[in-house]
Amino acid sequence: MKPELAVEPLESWIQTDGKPLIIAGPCSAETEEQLCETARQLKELGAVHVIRAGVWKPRTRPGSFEGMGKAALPWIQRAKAETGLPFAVEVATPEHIELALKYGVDILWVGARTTVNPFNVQEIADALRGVDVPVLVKNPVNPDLALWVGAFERIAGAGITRMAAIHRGFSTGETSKYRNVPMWQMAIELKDMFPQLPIIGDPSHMAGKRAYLQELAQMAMDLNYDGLIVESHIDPDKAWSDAAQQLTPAAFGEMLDHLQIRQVESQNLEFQGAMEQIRAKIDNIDRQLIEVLAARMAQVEKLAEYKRDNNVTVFQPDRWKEVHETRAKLGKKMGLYPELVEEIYKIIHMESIRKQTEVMNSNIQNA
Ligand SMILES: C=C(O[C@@H]1C=C(C(=O)O)C=C[C@H]1O)C(=O)O
Repeated sequence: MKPELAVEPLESWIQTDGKPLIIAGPCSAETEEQLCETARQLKELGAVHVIRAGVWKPRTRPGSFEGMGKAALPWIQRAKAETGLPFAVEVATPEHIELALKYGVDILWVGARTTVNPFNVQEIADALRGVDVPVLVKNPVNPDLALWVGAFERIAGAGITRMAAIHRGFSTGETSKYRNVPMWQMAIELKDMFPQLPIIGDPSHMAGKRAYLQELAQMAMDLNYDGLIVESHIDPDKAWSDAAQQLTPAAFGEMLDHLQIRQVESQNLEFQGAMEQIRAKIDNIDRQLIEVLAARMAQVEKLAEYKRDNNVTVFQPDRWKEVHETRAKLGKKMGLYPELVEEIYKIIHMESIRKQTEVMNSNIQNA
């Protein structure tokens, strides 16, 4: 069964004049001055639709700054009144929801550390029943699409229809130049499942460092994301949390100026004709690719029968080493991204092993 979500289009709940939705603000509300001044400078850019700030901060270890809590809520009221912009805050418990709504927070978001826990998400969903507020859901910390989807289903189950996803990247244990590995494929899969669900890129949490913000924000735009959420602080180096990834409102304005916003389609007939011709060639090449893969698998299957009849193991480390090294080298020589060929061959090899194991086991069953 294909899952379905009743989601209202972004334009119906927030006006952006066809431009990407821009949410910006400090990682944490630290002081009334810091919050209101950051909000004021962001408003001045003329490109920000929503101000964000963390009030309750889930920190990995105790002892770090955990947010100002309730004390920051009146500052939010002031920042809202002064800028006229709506405000978004992370909530992790029913109490946070109650307080945020009491103080006029317009948009709630569920953080990555909450999305991982279905008990937590359900509690939030229950607290949202009967409340008419937009809810953004960050991807879970770990790359588990089902947890992300589950959070939307639980929140939708409470009757919330104004929803969007925030893609903030994943903690994978791999070393990467980014704080959280984007794994763009995850968001693409989410979009495949729920085409109507808006996706907002969070380059700040992917990057971890301000130097990477521009490239990540551009990538999100090139993948047709509906918006961006970016951490901005009047004095980033002195920020009480996430100092390295925040940038001043002015630097954020420059970053937005450098973003290339492209269209999903073009009405240019010459362009459309060229696309059609090239895509026909790609279709043809893909058919050949699949035929070649099938031919390779047929040989693998034959080899497996010999291995079975001669009591030889499926996995052959020396041969595998030779295969993946020579193919990676060839790929590189052909100008392909080396990791591409390596990754493809890892998948081919695992399938080859699966198929051969099947052939081996067919003997056991027949014996
Ligand atoms: C096909 C074989 O079995 C396995 C699969 C390989 C492949 O698909 O290229 C290589 C080595 C083996 O681990 C083989 O032994 O050659």
